[in-house]
Amino acid sequence: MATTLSEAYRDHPLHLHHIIPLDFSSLRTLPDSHAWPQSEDGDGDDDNHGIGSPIPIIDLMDPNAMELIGLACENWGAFQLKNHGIPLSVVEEVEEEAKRLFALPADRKLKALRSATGATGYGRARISPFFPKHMWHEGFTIMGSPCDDAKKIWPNDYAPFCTIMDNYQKQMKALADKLAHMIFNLLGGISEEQKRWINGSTNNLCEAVQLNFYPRCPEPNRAMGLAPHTDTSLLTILHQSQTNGLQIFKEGAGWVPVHPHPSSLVVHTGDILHILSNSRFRCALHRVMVNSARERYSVAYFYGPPVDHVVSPLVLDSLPRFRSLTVKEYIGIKAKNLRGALSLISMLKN
Ligand SMILES: O=C(O)CCC(=O)C(=O)O
Ligand SMILES: [Fe+2]
Repeated sequence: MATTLSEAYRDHPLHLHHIIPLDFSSLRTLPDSHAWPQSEDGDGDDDNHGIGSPIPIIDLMDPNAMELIGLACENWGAFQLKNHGIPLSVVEEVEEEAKRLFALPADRKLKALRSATGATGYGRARISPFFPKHMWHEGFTIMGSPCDDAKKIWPNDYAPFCTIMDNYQKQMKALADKLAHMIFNLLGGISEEQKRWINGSTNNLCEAVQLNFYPRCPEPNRAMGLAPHTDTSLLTILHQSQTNGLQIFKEGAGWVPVHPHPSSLVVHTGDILHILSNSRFRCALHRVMVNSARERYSVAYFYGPPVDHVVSPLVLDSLPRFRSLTVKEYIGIKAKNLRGALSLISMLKN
């Protein structure tokens, strides 16, 4: 039997301290546990950033979309995508469900708390253990059907949540398949094995949906919504509510805000694509800042090859920069090292 994504996380348990979020609804001041040291790069205030160009906005209907995506992946590791074919209503209803979930009292949400060895349900960001301070964030992770977790929260009324999340995953998968086709073509063509998982004939594809909630924060300049990280995925498709906060790090420009555009989705390239492209495509380091006026929601769809799939650089106009390994092995290395994971599999001598 092929390993699933949830099983891949089972070997990397977290302490409950890193899973249970704070009850933000009762807080009027920033607790020390959530106060981050101020850094020199002007944390928090979006107006101080973005001098220079914003991340590219690409129209999927543009005849040159594939080339534009290639350039954006090389230069940024991210882009905004418009005319992507996902109806606005599908995105709006998923955001409404996220709002309905996170608005519940803490004790209801805690009924679906992620277990120490689990990968799905309600909890802090998975990257929490790597940072000395906690993030101003609550999350809910879905892998496959969300029904088991949703039933714990809404024992009699879980169906609408499940239907909406299932539909969202289906729509996102179709879009991610389309983008993956383009990206593999940019990397020299699609192999038969890639075709099998991209076209969905294997059902153990790495897929997950992450609902994120960043409550209003009394001292946003000292808090962190989501700390800097890259996604482990091949690519991530992100919907953000109409509240600023997402920033991408660009060499030479610093933290660049990714302002929400009503009908666009943000696409990030993840570590797996960075490895497959032999570093040609960046994996975007990103973080989320919070604010005192508005809460923020986002829905991330993570997409990648099956957990047992062997990943190694496909483009070899130079020496391979990374050793071959399975997705599962990479998840394990990242679970222990986060930012150091790529350098641990690097073949380049320092
Ligand atoms: O909330 C956001 O805009 C980003 C979320 C994110 O980076 C993630 O879930 O990995
Ligand atoms: Fe992310």
